[in-house]
Amino acid sequence: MLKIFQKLVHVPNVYSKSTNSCIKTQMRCITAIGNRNDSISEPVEKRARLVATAINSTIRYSTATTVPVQKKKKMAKLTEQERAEQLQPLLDAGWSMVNGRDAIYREYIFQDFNQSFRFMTGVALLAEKMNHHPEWFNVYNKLQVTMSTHDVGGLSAKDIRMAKYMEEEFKRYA
Ligand SMILES: C[C@H](O)[C@H](O)[C@H]1CNC2=NC(N)=NC(=O)C2=N1
Repeated sequence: MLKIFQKLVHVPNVYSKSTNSCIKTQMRCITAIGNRNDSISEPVEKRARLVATAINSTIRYSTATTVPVQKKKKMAKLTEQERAEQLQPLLDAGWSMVNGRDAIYREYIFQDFNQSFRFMTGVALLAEKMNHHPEWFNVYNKLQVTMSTHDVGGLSAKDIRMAKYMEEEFKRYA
């Protein structure tokens, strides 16, 4: 039975996983039908042809609707224009360029250790969500933060986003 069937179903080389599992499921169900020895009047060949037509249309539909996987946007270093527009406000707010590195640095002072740790906890959750981590050092109520993107060897949009988040959060501790 399965031999008849494999001749009839044209599985394309490139198809989505869902099509593949769908075909496998339908093949299993056809084999089950084909192996049934009850009194179905249709000859096995005709049944296989009918079901193969159905599967081929399924394949045509699913490959026609297969959307190419979106490539992840490649991280890039900030351009001169992005630095002027996005980095400068942070430098005005208290961030500074790190000597000899394409990185930015900021020192935050809190009322006590609890406040600094609460601030760090919020930043840590964002860091995990963005998969982008600060270089930081905390002693009691002082937090020293350096931001740079190791993967591109300098400042990227991710550093801007995290630094802006920190500035917004820090306003709650003023
Ligand atoms: C493997 C892991 O995804 C990468 O190392 C991530 C993790 N966190 C990161 N954090 C920072 N600041 N820069 C990166 O390039 C970076 N890359």
